[in-house]
Amino acid sequence: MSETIGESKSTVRDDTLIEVSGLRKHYGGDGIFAGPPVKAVDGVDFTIERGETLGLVGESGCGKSTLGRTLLRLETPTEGSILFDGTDITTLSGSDLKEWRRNAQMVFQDPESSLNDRMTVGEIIREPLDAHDWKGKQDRRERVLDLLDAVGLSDEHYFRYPHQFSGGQRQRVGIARALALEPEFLVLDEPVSALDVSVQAKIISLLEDLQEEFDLTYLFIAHDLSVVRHICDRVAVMYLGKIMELGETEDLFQNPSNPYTKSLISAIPRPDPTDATRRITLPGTPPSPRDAPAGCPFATRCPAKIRPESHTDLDEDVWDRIEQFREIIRERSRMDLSTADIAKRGLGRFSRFDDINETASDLFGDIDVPADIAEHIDVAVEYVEDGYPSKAREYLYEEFSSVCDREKPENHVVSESDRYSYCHRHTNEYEDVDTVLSRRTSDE
Ligand SMILES: Nc1ncnc2c1ncn2[C@@H]1O[C@H](COP(=O)(O)OP(=O)(O)OP(=O)(O)O)[C@@H](O)[C@H]1O
Repeated sequence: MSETIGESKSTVRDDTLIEVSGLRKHYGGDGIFAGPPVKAVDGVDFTIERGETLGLVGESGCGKSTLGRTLLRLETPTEGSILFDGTDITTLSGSDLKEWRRNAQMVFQDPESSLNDRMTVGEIIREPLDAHDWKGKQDRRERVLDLLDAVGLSDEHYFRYPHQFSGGQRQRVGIARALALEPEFLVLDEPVSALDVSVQAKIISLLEDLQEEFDLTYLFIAHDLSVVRHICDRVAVMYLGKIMELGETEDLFQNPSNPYTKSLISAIPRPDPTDATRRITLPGTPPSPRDAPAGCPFATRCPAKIRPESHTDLDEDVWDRIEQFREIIRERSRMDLSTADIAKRGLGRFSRFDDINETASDLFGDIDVPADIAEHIDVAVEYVEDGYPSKAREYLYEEFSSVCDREKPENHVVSESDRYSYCHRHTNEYEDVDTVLSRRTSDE
C-alpha cells in the first residue's frame, strides 16, 4: 500500500484543458408520477490535460457515453461544473455555446449509422464549416480536401457516398468531419469497436498521428482494455455513474487498487499460463442506475466489501450467500405489483412470491447457517411471501449493511503518480484490499 493513501486528491495538474467537478447527469425523475431518476453520471471529478489521451472504460450502461456527451454539452448537466480552458461551459448558451462547440467534437462508434447516406463525403465533412459560416466557399472546399488528405483519403473520394466506403474509410470520414473546425478536444466514443481488428490498428495509428499533428486532446471511450492500454496516457474506470479509479495507464494496469479495477483487469486473458494473477469473478449484475446503492456503487458485487462489525466472524461462504440473497430480494423489490396483487396482499392472500422459501433453501440449504442468521433470513422470507419485498429489503439492510452500503467513499491517492481510487478500504480503519482479496482467493 502506498504511503500516500488516505490523502485527499488534488484534481488540478500541470496543464489542464478540462476540469470537471461534481458533475451529474440524471435523466427523468421530475414530475409527481415520475419514478426515480436514472443517475447515468453521478458526481465525477477529474481533469484532462492538454495533449493527453484519457481513456474511459467500464461495463455497458455505466455512463461512459453520457459523460462524453455531457462534456461536449450535447447533454445539459444536472449539476456540477466543466471548466474548459478556465471557462465554465455548463453556463454557456446561444451564440457563446455555438462558438465554443467549434472547440470540442465527437467521433462516434458506428460509422455505418453516424454518416448521412444521402450526402456525399465532401458535403458531410463540409457541413460543420457551413453551419459555422466558416470563411468562403472556395476555402471550405480546400479545407475539405486537406482534411481528406489528413485522414488518409484522397480528392477522388469527395464526390462519393458513404455506402461506397468500407467501415474503416467511413470512420476516417467521421474523423475528418470532427476535425473540420480545428477543435482542441475530441470525444472518441468507441471509435474502433465496430471495425475489424486489422482496420482498428490503422485507425488507432491515424488518431495518434492526428493528435500529434494538430495538438489534440482526447477522451477515448472504450470497453476493449488492450486498445486503451495501447493508446491512453491515463485511464478512468467507471462503474454505475462514478469514477472508481483514475491514473496513469501502466501504473493502473500493473497495480490496480480499486476492487472493481482489479476485477476488470483480472478478466483480461493472459498468454502466460504460469501467471499467478487470479481471475476475480463478480457475482450478479450491476444494479439499475435508478436504484444505485446509497454508499459505494460497487457495494452489491464487491469481493472486498467491508462487513458490518456485528458479522465479522461469519464464515465467508455464509456471508457471500447473504449478499446473494440480498440481491435477489433487491431485484424483487424493484418489480411493480399489479393492482390485483396489491388487492390480494390486502386480503392476506398474496401468492406471487411464495417460491422465495424454496429459493432461500436452495441458497442456504447445503451450508451451516448460525441460528441468528437463519432467523433473519426467515423474517425476510416472510415479508416477501406476504407481498412486501421492499420491507424484506429494508430489514436485511438494517441487519447486514456496512459502511460500503451506507456511506459514499472518498477518492484516495494510491500511488506516487497521483492515481486515485474510490474505496473505503483505502483508509487505515480497514484491512486493505489486497489482504482481503488474497485471503479470499486462497480460500477458493
Ligand atoms: N436519454 C436517456 N434517457 C434516459 N436514460 C438514458 C438516456 N441515455 C442514457 N440513459 C441511461 O443512462 C445509463 C448510462 O448510459 P450510457 O449510454 O451513458 O452508458 P455506456 O457506459 O456508454 O454504455 P454502452 O457502453 O453500452 O454505450 C444507462 O442506464 C442508459 O440506459
